[in-house]
Amino acid sequence: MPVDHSDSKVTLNHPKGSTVEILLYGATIISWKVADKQGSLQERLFVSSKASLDGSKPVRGGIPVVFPCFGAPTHPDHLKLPQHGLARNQNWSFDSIVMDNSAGVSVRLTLDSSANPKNASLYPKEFRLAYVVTLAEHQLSTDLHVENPSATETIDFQALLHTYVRAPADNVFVTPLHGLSYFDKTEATDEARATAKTETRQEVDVKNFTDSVYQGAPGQYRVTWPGGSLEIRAKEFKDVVVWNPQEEGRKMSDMEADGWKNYVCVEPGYVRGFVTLEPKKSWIGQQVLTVGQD
Ligand SMILES: O=P(O)(O)OC[C@H]1O[C@H](O)[C@H](O)[C@@H](O)[C@@H]1O
Repeated sequence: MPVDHSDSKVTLNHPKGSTVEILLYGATIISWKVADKQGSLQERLFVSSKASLDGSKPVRGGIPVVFPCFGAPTHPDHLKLPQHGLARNQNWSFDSIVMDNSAGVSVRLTLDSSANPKNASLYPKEFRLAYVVTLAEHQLSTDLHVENPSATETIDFQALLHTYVRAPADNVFVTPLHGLSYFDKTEATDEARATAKTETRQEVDVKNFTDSVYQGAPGQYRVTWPGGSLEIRAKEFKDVVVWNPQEEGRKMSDMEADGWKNYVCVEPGYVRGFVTLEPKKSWIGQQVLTVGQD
């Protein structure tokens, strides 16, 4: 079957062989496999072997969905929320199969504020999220729809797709970020973290602990390493975060030994400032991942 779903997981199978697995917990994509040139299926995302996949905590790897705040909350509406918000640690619902043909297989998952009784005490705003995941032969598209169902209140939110790209961290480069202004979260003081830097590198590597928030980014990135590449295109996600903890990764209880050597996070998002959504309006942020064919 092109789409299989159980109580906890949805699996998409493309007729040309590629597959994707999505946990309903967090709508977290935990696997994306695409054939290499020899025709053998290869995993394209990193998930730590110590990640919890039972819904007890956000998944360390794959593509967690970050909403309505990125990092520690700063907006007054978000202050009771955990780091990276509530979307990555709640159970989403399987809504429908959107498309099922040779061009792609696509499903829609949803999360409404009313679906979880604890949301009322965590977050004072109503929201409706829909996540449309579309699998093509060499491509994975993820569209996050945010709808404001209220007739009177606006919502201020941030959103980001926290994509863990499987790649050798000591030999991977992200381009084109040269000339962009960014905030370096590895700096030691609040003042230094809040001071914009300008990226001077043509090719950004993550050989050192990296946690950089690029603002006003181009929306099209290339991640390259010996023997592979991935193109990332983004719409409405105007910023991009590049993160690899290097040895700091040892502090994470769900990070496998040396796990940080096997990925770079390239995370398109709207995280500098907030999207303000007027009553009854909606917003769509999109990420498209394409495996390099070179
Ligand atoms: O450990 P998590 O809550 O999943 O966050 C993992 C990472 O996410 C983003 O990349 C942030 O920029 C990092 O500062 C953070 O460490």
